Amino acid sequence: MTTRPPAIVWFRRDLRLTDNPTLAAALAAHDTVVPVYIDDPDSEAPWTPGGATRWWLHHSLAALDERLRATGARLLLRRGDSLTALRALIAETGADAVYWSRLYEPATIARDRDIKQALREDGVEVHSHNAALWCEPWTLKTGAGDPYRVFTPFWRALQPQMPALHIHRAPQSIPVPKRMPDSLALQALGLRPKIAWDLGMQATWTPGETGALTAAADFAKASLGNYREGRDFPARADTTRLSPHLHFGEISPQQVRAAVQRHAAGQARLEDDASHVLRELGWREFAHHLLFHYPQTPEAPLYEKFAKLPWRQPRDYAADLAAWQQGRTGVPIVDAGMRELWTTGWMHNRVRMIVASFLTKNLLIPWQEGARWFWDTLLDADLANNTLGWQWTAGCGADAAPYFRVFNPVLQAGKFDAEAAYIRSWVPELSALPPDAAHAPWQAKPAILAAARLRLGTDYPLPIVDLAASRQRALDAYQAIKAG
Ligand SMILES: Cc1cc2nc3c(=O)[nH]c(=O)nc-3n(C[C@H](O)[C@H](O)[C@H](O)COP(=O)(O)OP(=O)(O)OC[C@H]3O[C@@H](n4cnc5c(N)ncnc54)[C@H](O)[C@@H]3O)c2cc1C
Repeated sequence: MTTRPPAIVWFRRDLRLTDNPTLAAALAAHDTVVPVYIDDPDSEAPWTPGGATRWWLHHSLAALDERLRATGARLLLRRGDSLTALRALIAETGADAVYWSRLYEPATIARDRDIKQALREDGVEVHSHNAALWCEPWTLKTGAGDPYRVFTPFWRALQPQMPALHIHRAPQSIPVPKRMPDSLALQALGLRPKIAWDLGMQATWTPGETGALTAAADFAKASLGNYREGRDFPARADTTRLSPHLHFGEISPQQVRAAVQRHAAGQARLEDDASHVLRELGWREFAHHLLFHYPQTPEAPLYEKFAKLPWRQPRDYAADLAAWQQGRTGVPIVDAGMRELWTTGWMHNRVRMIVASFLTKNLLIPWQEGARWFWDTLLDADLANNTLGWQWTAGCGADAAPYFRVFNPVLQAGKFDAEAAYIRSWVPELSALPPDAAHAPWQAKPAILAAARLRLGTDYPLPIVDLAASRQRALDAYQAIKAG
């Protein structure tokens, strides 16, 4: 009996064995498979993965290798140009097919298209699958045949198209060729930082499929019932914190859906919370839809008139940008968010909106600067979600907050961090202040500051910008382009 040559399973951002249709298809058609990850950051330029996501990737690859070894396989690591690496692996193994899960950024789409064509010309089969989304970006169109630009009708159209809730089980055994080719050592990819700024991330996260499944199950059990009400309060742990796991495909949206729906089944109150989680995942789908149809949007506003917005110039805003990045703006909720980001590689969604509004509106710094900083520091940095988040807050993207909506960071803190617990945990200089003073220390009476032994301007900065005057400056700037 002749056996079919092996298939290469090219892992990218589908770093899991459960509910992985690509792996399942390769195993169904071949006797053996060769799992590989190729580190090829240049092919994603100009959005080569940032420092934080590369840290996550290091640990996620280690976790995937461990999972594969438990099935009798292992993960090969290669680096450099993806096509060259795949061709070398085909020559070394005699593989006659390559399987991968589709990606949706402009650079990865173009790269994969070229690789598919080149391999097919080489006589190698290529099979790609959807392992990341409920609905791939091209499946939904408005009645007029256009892409959606507004979330609610998009979500209404998506829900009936959701695939049946069938989860592929993780294979128990993954047969590999008797002689597996050589692999680079994980350390050789150089994914971890040279300076140890990752201690806070190590203490906070468990990258990998097992970490993702545990986080989803723990959320369903402990926090699902608080999601709808609690998801806006940064001091509470009421959101899933699955974003980096989802970005790397350590868990699929279907698995999250299964975790929350199964837990909620038959309990109306929990079912409502579960539907809110699904709706947030719907925003993730919407972000991918937008990026696919408007590939210019990581750099340019979706609505072109916003390109004319009179932003400040780099030489004028450099010091303010640095203060924002370092969490030293003198506006506590902003500084708390930026410090949470720096330490843990993550920031609560409500605070992401506040810091982004502060940067783009109070400081009048182009949203692209903020998007770049998030790109390098977020563990969940995702071109689709990050682009949508920044354009939404700046008011120039799909379904965006209206341009005239400028978040007041003091009111936001009062509403969503009333006891200042979040501020205190990230800005310890303010921990002795009562909540009102911690929200806006520059408004506190001298006696309150003295009682807390806080010298404003020395122990903690005065605000780098006047909130009311800068709000007005932003409104004027936005008004100018509206009129123009
Ligand atoms: C300026 C800005 C930048 C952002 N950049 C990113 C980014 O780079 N990567 C990223 O994953 N999210 C980004 N977001 C969206 C959102 O803040 C995070 O997805 C969320 O905070 C992750 O926490 P969670 O997993 O606990 O979310 P949950 O509330 O538990 O939501 C579950 C999942 O739904 C998805 N999701 C939730 N909210 C959104 C949203 N608004 N847009 C798209 N998907 C969403 C995420 O995959 C998330 O993990 C950004 C938001 C803003 C305002």
